[in-house]
Amino acid sequence: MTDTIEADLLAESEYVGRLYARLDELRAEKLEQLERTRAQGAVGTFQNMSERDSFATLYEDRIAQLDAVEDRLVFGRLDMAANGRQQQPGDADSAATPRYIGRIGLSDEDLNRLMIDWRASEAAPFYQATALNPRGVRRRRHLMLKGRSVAGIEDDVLDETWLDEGHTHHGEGALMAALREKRTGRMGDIVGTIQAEQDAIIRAQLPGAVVVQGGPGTGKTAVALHRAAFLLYEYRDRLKNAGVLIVGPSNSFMRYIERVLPSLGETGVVMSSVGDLYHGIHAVPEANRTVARLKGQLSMAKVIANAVRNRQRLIPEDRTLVVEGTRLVLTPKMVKNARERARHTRKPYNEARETFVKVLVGELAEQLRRKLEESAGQSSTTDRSYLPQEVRESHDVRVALNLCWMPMTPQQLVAELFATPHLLAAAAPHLAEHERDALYRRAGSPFTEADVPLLDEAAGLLGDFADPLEGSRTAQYEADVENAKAALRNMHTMLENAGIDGVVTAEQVAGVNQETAVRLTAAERAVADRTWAYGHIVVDEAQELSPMQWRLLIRRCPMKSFTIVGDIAQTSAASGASSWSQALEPFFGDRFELEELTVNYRTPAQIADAAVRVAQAAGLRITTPQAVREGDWPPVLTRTTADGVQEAVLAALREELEYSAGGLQAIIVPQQDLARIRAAVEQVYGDRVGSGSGGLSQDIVVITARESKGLEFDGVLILEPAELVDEVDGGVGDLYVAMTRTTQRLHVVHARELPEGMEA
Ligand SMILES: Nc1ncnc2c1ncn2[C@@H]1O[C@H](COP(=O)(O)OP(=O)(O)OP(=O)(O)O)[C@@H](O)[C@H]1O
Repeated sequence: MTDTIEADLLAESEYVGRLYARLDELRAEKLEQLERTRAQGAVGTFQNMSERDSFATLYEDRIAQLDAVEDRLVFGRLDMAANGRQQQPGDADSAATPRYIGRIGLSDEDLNRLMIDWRASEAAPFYQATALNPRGVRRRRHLMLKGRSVAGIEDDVLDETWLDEGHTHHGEGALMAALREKRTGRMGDIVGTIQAEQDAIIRAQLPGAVVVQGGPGTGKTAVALHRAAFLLYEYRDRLKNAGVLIVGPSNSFMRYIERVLPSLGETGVVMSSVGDLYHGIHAVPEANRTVARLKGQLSMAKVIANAVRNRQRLIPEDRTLVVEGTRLVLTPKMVKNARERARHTRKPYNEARETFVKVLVGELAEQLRRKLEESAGQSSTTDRSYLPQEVRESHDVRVALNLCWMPMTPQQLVAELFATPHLLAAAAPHLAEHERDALYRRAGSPFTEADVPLLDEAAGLLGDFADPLEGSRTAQYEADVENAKAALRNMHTMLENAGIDGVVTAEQVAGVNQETAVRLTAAERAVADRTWAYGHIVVDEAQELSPMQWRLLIRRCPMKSFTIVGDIAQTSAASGASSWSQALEPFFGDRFELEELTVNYRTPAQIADAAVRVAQAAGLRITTPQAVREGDWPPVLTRTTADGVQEAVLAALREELEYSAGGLQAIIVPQQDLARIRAAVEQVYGDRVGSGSGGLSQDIVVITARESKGLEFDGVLILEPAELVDEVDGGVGDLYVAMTRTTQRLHVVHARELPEGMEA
């Protein structure tokens, strides 16, 4: 039997070697093409240079993709029954030829297929075949790579006649081996071990909204990211120009997941935390729950609309304006009439203002003409065509018109609204005085996550900022846009004509082409363009979103093609939802598919059970996923005194670091203790201590429960769970989240009583 394993390992290693050799070849080809392109130098017309740059970007992208798939390039092999094949026309595969499944598709120079992209339909049985429904699979083989050689083989035989043949190998299981690996502070892909219930969601069709509900550690984030990769592969045509947006709760979460898609060969995706969804603003979290709740309500859309409308003011009485020494009169009626005509255009505020200005400048210029003619006498034939310009540029006119209808940016509008009580009172009469007081903040305060949808709302109503009184920037702007579009069109034609060399299949040629299109059109342009309509949006930790945040996201994807993942029991945001129907009904009605993930891959049963007991004792309604591992340790509970907390944390940490032996250790603390505990830990461990999901060399992180959302660690140390529950901002949901962040051990240090359920 050992001989067989050795022989099989050798045979598989040989094949894997061929795959890597092909990868190297492709990489070398692309590098050479890139160098040749660069060597053309920065000469020629603008068009030539932009074409050269486009090609260079294309090659760079392909090289980056080939580099990114280096690690565990191939992970599976399918041996199919003769009648179970799903052959495509022209497919060189035969039943006897095994299908190797990997991160990308690879073929040799003669277009013989060497490896199938995991997202292709022929690869689906690798994830979906079961003993009950083998889908033509006789044997599924997991290949565990170490570097470029095969270190282990795991077989799943689905055809019992194969059991006798001796060519089957079993260990602890590919899934268990993957789960046992140490955490790095960056999420890894699960492409080699996607489970059937996850695969069904990953491969769901593009249109419509899919909601993935699941308890902690059920792989929701992993599924969402793999689904994005799948959609970009399967619906490349439809997504190439529109792109995919991935939204997560915080920047540290985005950092945590940022490597997953590149490792799956996808770079053309836009990723954004909810705080960064408005271009140019890095919003901070909203610390005040009342403010978060108020700003999250849909009625805020009306408040912003009122605020915009209220910025179009009338004047109470006649105003005298001096233009070139001549006195003109601006009457309330003239302003009202101009305002009506401007509003009638139904254009956004800043654009409608152009009409407002034009009407009044015209009328004032006419007044000026009459006055000048009166004083010059009827016989005057002087050319007066310069008058509107004179009026437009006069100081008095500019001041008067700006007071009535000031050009505004969304930032100005929102900042002034909350810093000026009478503006807010006028725009939000439905709010009680104490609510408006809560919303007040000093001018110059930073924008928070709760402001982001308001800024976006304001931007839609205000429109582009181009001040006719200041001379228009529009012409230049439009010329720039036109240039950019021409360069893009040009590039597409060039790529088509070039037929893209060296890449193996026609399918892949198209893929590379389109991927670049995604990168250039969607990823780069979409980020800066507020009105960009994405082809699909993936939202993680979606239970936290407020109605206003949903409204913003729907505007970004009017087709309403969404993957929405979250756990409604983990809601902690003040404006988050208590059921998916409640959250989604205003936007999707009942038109969404609800899928549930039921297996917890992260937290061992002994700890997950304790978390469930704590949550349930506090009355939280939760779904309880089945943990795949029992775990080696129950939660470790250390009681200390109020004075001894710091000492006890350091002692517990020492103990935990021994267990985690190079793994990633989190210390989750109440907000009020964060600075103190971090300082104490830093004093002992120095640079090893980080925040968020940690840096590359940081294996200890000190964070709050809220910050730990979505992350995971080999060991978790929680300080004072009762405090996490009682925090102004907290709740048992936060403690539940904190307890379920660990993959191995949980240690609790407490001076106060433990919350009910913590002890078995
Ligand atoms: N099929 C799988 N194979 C290997 N590992 C998996 C699989 N599914 C999930 N995991 C692992 O389980 C852990 C939890 O996954 P993930 O973070 O996606 O869960 P989640 O449901 O988003 O969790 P939470 O809601 O608690 O943040 C991750 O380490 C992930 O890689």
